[in-house]
Amino acid sequence: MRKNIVAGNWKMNKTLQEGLALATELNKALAGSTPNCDVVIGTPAIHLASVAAAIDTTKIGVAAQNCANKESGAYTGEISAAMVKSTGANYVILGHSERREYYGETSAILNDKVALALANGLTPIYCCGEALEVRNANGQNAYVKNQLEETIFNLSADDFKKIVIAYEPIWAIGTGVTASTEQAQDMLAFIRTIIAEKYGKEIAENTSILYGGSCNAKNAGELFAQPDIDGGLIGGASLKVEDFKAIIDAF
Ligand SMILES: O=C[C@H](O)COP(=O)(O)O
Repeated sequence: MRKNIVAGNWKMNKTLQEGLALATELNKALAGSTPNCDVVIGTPAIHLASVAAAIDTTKIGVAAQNCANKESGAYTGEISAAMVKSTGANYVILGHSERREYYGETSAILNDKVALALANGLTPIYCCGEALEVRNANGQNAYVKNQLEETIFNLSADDFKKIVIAYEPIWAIGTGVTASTEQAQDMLAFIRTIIAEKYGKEIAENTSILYGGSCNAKNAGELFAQPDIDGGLIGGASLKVEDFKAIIDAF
């Protein structure tokens, strides 16, 4: 049975003190209840250890937003998957469109990052999604299929089972324009179909696939009610406990 997941991606927001305040407030808000989904917060890398130490990580998973495509060594400024793991984090967001667009992350780079994340016991939250021009030309399915084929479809079935996928149409990220429930459901159903073609129906049925892009307290309920939408990767609305908790409660 696949898991429902609500994962926050704080992106480059919050100082350490602000991040700790947000994480501990969320921890408090979730204490004494059991959400109907797994909850994850993707903090800036420099906050990971402090956040993991300050919250109940059996209730709230901690994610890095990136890791290096190299194991260790002379790569100034980089943070390895092993380092991420050593902070107490258990997830890593990989292939976010902002990383692909602003930091030149190619499929080859992502293959190495995914492999290192898995080798170090991190669950990759692998992001895919098309730009507006692609959607306008109705090329979204082919585009996303190609992204998956060039990266995570290279994995063995055993490794693929450890992956969470997040579909984030670039035109919906931070724009306030959410994909319609139908557009999101159609794409996630398509992704599940191509996973079934590649890895078989059982693995497809057990893969958690999330939607991301202007998901908020108002639209989360309708999105999460769709048969193939197993949760959300939440940017802006993960920065306030009230908003994020309302999304968690949408399950
Ligand atoms: O990783 C999260 C996504 O990029 C969505 O961001 P957003 O909820 O601010 O649109």
